[in-house]
Amino acid sequence: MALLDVHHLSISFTIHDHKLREQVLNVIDDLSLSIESGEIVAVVGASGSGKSLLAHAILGLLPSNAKVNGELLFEGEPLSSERLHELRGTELALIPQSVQYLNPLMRVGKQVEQAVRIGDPKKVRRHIFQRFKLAEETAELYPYQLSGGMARRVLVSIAAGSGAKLLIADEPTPGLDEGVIQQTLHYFQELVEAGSSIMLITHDLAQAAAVADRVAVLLDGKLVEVAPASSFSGEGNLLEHPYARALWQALPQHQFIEGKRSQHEA
Ligand SMILES: Nc1ncnc2c1ncn2[C@@H]1O[C@H](COP(=O)(O)OP(=O)(O)OP(=O)(O)O)[C@@H](O)[C@H]1O
Ligand code: NI
Repeated sequence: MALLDVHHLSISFTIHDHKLREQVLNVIDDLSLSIESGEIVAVVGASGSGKSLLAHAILGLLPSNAKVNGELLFEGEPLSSERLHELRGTELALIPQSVQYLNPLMRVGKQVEQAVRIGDPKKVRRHIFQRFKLAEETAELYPYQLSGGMARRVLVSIAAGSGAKLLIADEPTPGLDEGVIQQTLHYFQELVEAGSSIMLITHDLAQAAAVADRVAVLLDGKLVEVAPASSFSGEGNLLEHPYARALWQALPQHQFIEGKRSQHEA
């Protein structure tokens, strides 16, 4: 049994164009994906492809005007709204894309400690802060006193502290320096070794292929490919969908190799 099963998920919004005509926007189209226990699955796609909506659908955080079809199962049981209410922040945690999700009125140390379920909250928070190079004094600050990178590390700390079975990380690393990015990804791998599973949402295919077990490629609300990370290698010939291959081949490091070779051949 998979930890998470997304079966034929479709999401649409009804919007009004400038002539006030109704238009239905299909933002997620018949998407099926599962995450096994102990797996890191990356969801990769361009801006606007539907990554955050997928995350919000799983966590039951879609805006009320979203029309949703399909089925979401966690440990084989439907994610009803009552169940979501119980599971959110305990078994299911989100690292949100925006740092605006921090509570502006609460010191950040407390926000992390409140999320801790196993062990002494203060000790766990201290340990996580050390891991993410957040100075102990940071705990006393309010979100507005943090830099963007610090706020993002606090968001990761909150989710990490929860010890959730499934962590959904929505673009957790932009704005962080390379060292902290590597630390964050390494920490995800440790969480998985300790029994968690992770959905890593990113537009960075190189990062996805490096840390995930499987990579799902989203194009305009449709999953066009779900492949083992190992298929993202060489020229991408193991990938089935041309968009997945094109994304892989478009990485700067590949153009460099390509450039070298054509120079050599010339
Ligand atoms: N409340 C809404 N009403 C109408 N359209 C919406 C709404 N929320 C999102 N959308 C549209 O759904 C599409 C997918 O949005 P989503 O935020 O999931 O993209 P994303 O892949 O997370 O992008 P990014 O990488 O920029 O975060 C976009 O075209 C967006 O404009
Ligand atoms: Ni997003």
